[in-house]
Amino acid sequence: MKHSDLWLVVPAAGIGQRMKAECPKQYLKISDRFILDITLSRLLDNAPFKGCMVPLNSRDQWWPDSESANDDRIQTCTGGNERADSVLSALHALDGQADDNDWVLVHDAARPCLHPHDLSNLIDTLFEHPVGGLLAAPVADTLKLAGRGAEPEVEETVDRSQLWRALTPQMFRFGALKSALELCLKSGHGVTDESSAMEFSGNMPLLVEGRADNLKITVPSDLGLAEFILSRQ
Ligand SMILES: Nc1ccn([C@@H]2O[C@H](COP(=O)(O)OP(=O)(O)OP(=O)(O)O)[C@@H](O)[C@H]2O)c(=O)n1
Ligand SMILES: C[C@](O)(CO)[C@H](O)COP(=O)(O)O
Repeated sequence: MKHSDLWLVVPAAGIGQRMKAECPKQYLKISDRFILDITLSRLLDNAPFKGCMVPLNSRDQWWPDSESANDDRIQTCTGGNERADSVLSALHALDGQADDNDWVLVHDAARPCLHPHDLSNLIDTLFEHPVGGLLAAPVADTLKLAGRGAEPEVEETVDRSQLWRALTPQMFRFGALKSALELCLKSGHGVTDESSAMEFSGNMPLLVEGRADNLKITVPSDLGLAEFILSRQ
């Protein structure tokens, strides 16, 4: 079988509403670097990607000031309203460059703490896998299901023995992922990650255990935590 190439997609077209900052969170700084630049450099410097596509918000005014804007390994395109739209936009932008059997690794711009060992382990584990999969962390807390009343009161405690938190990267074949996302969007089936789209198409992606400190920067308190994690790696 022809050797498959590995492509990188880094969705960076969000507006970071929950962060309540003066700019989209991927352009907040840790140690004087954009979070987006930290994420991209930790990926591109630690795995053999054939190319990288970064979907940006149509109103993005920060990209030109990023380190990454001068990196000729990186292409950009315009993202969409939802994360899935942005990922699909990036896949369409790779049409003509990526083959259907090539692998695509999708990683949130908002996750700069991805450890290089987790990146390598995911790629090595999945490269011969028939479907692909994702980094995930087994749930370590007791989980409560809230009732639907005005106050979040406990309805029940959920059995967590088979529950995992989906992280990124998530890695699937280019053609299969593109078709799966197109089916979801045509069906009006909203998905928040690539695995959900592959599941909707009848696949069972592999869960690859990753570090729990692969934090998605989402709310203000995540910034200091991410800075601490990066300082320790
Ligand atoms: N339409 C969108 C929405 C999100 N993302 C990206 O997907 C990743 C994870 O999404 P999330 O944490 O939800 O980011 P935001 O959508 O920006 O956050 P919020 O929901 O608080 O607005 C981020 O890197 C974000 O930039 C994207 O490319 N396109
Ligand atoms: C893709 C993801 O990182 C998996 O946990 C997450 O779903 C993205 O964040 P969002 O808030 O769901 O867009």
